[in-house]
Amino acid sequence: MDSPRGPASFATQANALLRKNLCVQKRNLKTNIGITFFPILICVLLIVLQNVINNELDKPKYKCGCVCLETSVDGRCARKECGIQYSTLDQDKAVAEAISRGLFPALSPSLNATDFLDILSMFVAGSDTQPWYIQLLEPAFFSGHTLYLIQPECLPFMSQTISYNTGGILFQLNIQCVEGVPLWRESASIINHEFLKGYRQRGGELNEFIAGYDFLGTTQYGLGVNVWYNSTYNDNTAYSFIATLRVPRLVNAVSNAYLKFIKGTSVEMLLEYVKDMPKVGTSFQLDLSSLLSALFFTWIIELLFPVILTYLVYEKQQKLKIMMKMHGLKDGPYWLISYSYFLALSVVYMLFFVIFGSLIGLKFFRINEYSVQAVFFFTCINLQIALAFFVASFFSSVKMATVVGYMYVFGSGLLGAFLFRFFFEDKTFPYGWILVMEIVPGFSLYRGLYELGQYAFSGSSMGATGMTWRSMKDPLNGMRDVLTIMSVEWALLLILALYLDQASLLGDSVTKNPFSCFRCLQKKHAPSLHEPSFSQQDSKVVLNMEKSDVALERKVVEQLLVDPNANKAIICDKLRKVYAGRDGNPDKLAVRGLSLVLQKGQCFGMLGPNGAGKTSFINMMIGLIRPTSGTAYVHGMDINTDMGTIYTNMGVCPQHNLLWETLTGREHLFFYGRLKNLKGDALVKAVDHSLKSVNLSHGNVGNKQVKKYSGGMKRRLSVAISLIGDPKVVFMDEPSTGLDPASRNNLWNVVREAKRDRAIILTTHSMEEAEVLCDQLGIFVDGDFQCLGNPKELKARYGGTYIFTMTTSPDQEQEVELLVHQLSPSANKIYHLSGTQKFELPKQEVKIAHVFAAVENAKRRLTIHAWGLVDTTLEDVFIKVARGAQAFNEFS
Ligand SMILES: Nc1ncnc2c1ncn2[C@@H]1O[C@H](COP(=O)(O)OP(=O)(O)OP(=O)(O)O)[C@@H](O)[C@H]1O
Repeated sequence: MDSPRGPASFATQANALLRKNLCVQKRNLKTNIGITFFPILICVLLIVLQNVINNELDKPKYKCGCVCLETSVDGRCARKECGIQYSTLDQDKAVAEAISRGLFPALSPSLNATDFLDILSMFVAGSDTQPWYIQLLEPAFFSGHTLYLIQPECLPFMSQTISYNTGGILFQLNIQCVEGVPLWRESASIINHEFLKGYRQRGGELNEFIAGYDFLGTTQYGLGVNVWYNSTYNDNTAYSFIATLRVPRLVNAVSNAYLKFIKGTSVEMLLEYVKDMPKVGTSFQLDLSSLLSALFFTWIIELLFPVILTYLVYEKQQKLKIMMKMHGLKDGPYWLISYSYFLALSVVYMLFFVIFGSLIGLKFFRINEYSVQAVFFFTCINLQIALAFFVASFFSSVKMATVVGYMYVFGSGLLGAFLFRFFFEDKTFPYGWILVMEIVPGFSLYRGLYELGQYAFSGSSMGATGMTWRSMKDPLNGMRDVLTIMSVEWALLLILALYLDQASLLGDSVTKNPFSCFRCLQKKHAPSLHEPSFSQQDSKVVLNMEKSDVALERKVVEQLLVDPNANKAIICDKLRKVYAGRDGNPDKLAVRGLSLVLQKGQCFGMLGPNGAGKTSFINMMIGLIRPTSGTAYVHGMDINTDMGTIYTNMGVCPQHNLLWETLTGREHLFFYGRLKNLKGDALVKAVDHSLKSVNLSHGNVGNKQVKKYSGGMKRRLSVAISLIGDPKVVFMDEPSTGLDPASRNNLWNVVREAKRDRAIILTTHSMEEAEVLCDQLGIFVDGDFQCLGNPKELKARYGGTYIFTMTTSPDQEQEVELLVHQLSPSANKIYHLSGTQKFELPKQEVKIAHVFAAVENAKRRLTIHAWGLVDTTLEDVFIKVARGAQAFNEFS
């Protein structure tokens, strides 16, 4: 296997993570398609609803005017049809035409400039300036634009530039004559059509009609009139003022015309009412999509939040993130790739949404300026990703995160639509509080969408554009504040999320109290500050229990710590772990000041009963939990301060397999190989070799997804991962658990091969495994080593006896006992049952040849069914040491 040339660069790690994420994503294709189609589904739903409503509103019952198509015999209408096309003007045409002729009184050629100004009050002037909300002053007077004078016939003198003096300031006004013609139309629908044709359509404006008059029941005895005034102007939006500047002039004009019509002064004039014109097009429509968009679209966009959140929490819950870190993944590439990955996912999702919405004609997307939408949506998705990273720090369970994520989505949408909306629509509600509420990302998102929806709605009903960058200047447009709040919040949440991420690596309880990391940082520099109160009692136990080999190891460690040339693979210095007591339970001392030295090429085995503290020790060494006190050095680097660097040279096979269910074994190895800076052929070779060595290469197993693996296969893959990339130190927590004998033998060969140029620490419950693999063993009971040494030494030290077993008929038991005591006076009977007896014989008292001779002799007198003499096994040593230590602890 080729060795890596050094730690992987930023780009290499980013590349590895990106490829891994893409693989995971590829496997989640169905879910992704489902997510992407959700907004499309909502858009389709909206457009269907829109069409249903439009069709309904287009029915005759919503139209103006009715005609009778069929009359019954009794003279009643049998079939009636209604519609705007049937509405008629029920008035005297002759009267209307007569009055209309007087609408544009002809000017006399003898008028001078001053007369022009006076006479203007009698005319309805036209100008190409925008009417404003003041009603009394024609803008043409001060804007420098031309004022159009409407005449039945234009003569040369009627177009001229006049000068006038107002308040000492000299103004000039261009007056240009235009010919005006009164027109009669038979029905309201025709008038509507002519007034509104081309209204606000791209490139077209409609200013040719200055007004419309509906003379109602006007006779020579009374004037009753509706005036439709032309209010066409540009850039009107939901919040522009309706200008009624020319209304009084129109009323004035018609009044004068009427006076002329009746040629008398005693006529009573009645102003019925003033009607704004033009209005919406030919049919009544309800832009449902724009009205409902805020709520629906909030849900659509927020739907990505639980998706991102659960992904992040899944990696945390499954400890996949820490597993990646343990194999050298640095924070920079992790953040860059994870963030970019979610951003890319969100951008694609939003593009789908906007493009599809636009294609099917939703006004929300079509009318609002696309650049405004792009900036708003981009800010939203960034804020949402930062929020997910931040919130993920508080969860360790995917289920919980999913529930809370969806509650947030639906809750914030509903609260936005049915509570927050009423606050910001109420102009008397303090604006400061609105801004405070918009700090909740769901509310700011709702507000932004609401604004876009409102602009789209009014834009579509007026035939104008929706929200543009210029609309941001509208005092009532909340989008500007929303964008500011979102941008600031995005940056803040990102910083907080980064901080919490770092904190979670320092403290093992960050999920419960994320802000406890301040304390963690303190601990980092002064570990001994956090000693629990029972340390004294503990040291008494340690002193009493301490065996010579354990004490010797401690001394060696102390010497090595002051020797600057000490180059050991692992040195543990009084490593200690105390778990804080919960629910009224006392603190749990899991590891009591462990000292250990290990050099390259050694495999150290930790034996111990359940709950002895082996996993706690390994977890401290691999950075999963922090030591309460003490430390360890891996190739001279402190696990309390240099874990990041240690990770680049470390391999870990955790007790529980930390794998992505949807990735294949080969993909796992490629990923971790890349993290360890393996490239090209070296990477391919290393992966193939790994798969072969752990028996995962046959039958294409390496290319199957991990979810299809048996427990044993997963275990073998975990071991392969721990060894890929030639790490200098490897930790294996019960590597052979769940393996069948053949796989276990195979695995042992792999470990035996691997330990040649690295240091391995493994925990195991298998004495056989310990004997086969380990050069050095430590029996660990109640958080402390009871003995240290190689398997032979331990057996010699703690064994020291042979086990003699003999099975005879039960009535010969006493004779057997006599025989044994002749061989070894201090023999100890440890077991007997219906003729079978077991004795411990001190090795110094017996010679094996003597035992054989004695048994041969006895065979002449006794009926011996079976007999045996065995040396002490490691298992016997383990049971003896563990029981002794437990008994001592109970006693003390
Ligand atoms: N997070 C924790 N909080 C409190 N106590 C813990 C925690 N983790 C472990 N313990 C306790 O610490 C002691 C040592 O546990 P540990 O898992 O390290 O033992 P072990 O030797 O690895 O056991 P096993 O062989 O069963 O895996 C046990 O009593 C356990 O209950």
